[in-house]
Amino acid sequence: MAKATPKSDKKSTGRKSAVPVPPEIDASVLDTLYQTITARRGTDPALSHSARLLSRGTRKIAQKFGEEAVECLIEAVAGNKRELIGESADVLYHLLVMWVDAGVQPEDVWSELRRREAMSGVAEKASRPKENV
Ligand SMILES: N=c1c2ncn([C@@H]3O[C@H](COP(=O)(O)OP(=O)(O)OP(=O)(O)O)[C@@H](O)[C@H]3O)c2ncn1[C@@H]1O[C@H](COP(=O)(O)O)[C@@H](O)[C@H]1O
Repeated sequence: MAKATPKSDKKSTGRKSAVPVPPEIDASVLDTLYQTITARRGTDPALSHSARLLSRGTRKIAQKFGEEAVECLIEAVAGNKRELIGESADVLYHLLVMWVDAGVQPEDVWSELRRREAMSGVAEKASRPKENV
């Protein structure tokens, strides 16, 4: 994933820039969003979509995730890149709501991805226990 170069004034005087430095545009946005969704749990559903969704329970949360995933794959198959970006954001948001509901921490998933870095997808599949037929 391409990482935007953060604006920094470190090399110059060390003084703070008058220009506000935007948050980095990278995957850390997922950690921030996860924390926001977690903080919304139990708050007023009229003010927070996350609070409303979390109050509706696991089945509804899973259903919404599935719907967003389908909308995402439709845009991918249609070759609509711009729409795919928007639908991808919806999928990631609803995935994070599902993690919050299930008590899954982002670090748990990041660790699993790190563990897999050492192994190719082909080798990983070959290492799975064979199903009984
Ligand atoms: N990233 C998102 C985000 N992506 C999608 N959605 C919402 O997901 C909803 C999907 O629409 P749907 O009609 O499919 O869902 P629905 O209203 O539950 O519909 P029904 O199932 O009831 O028919 C829309 O209301 C979107 O606004 C999101 N809602 C919130 N966030 C972010 O989550 C954070 C917390 O938001 P709040 O919880 O609203 O404060 C903020 O940073 C938001 O930007």
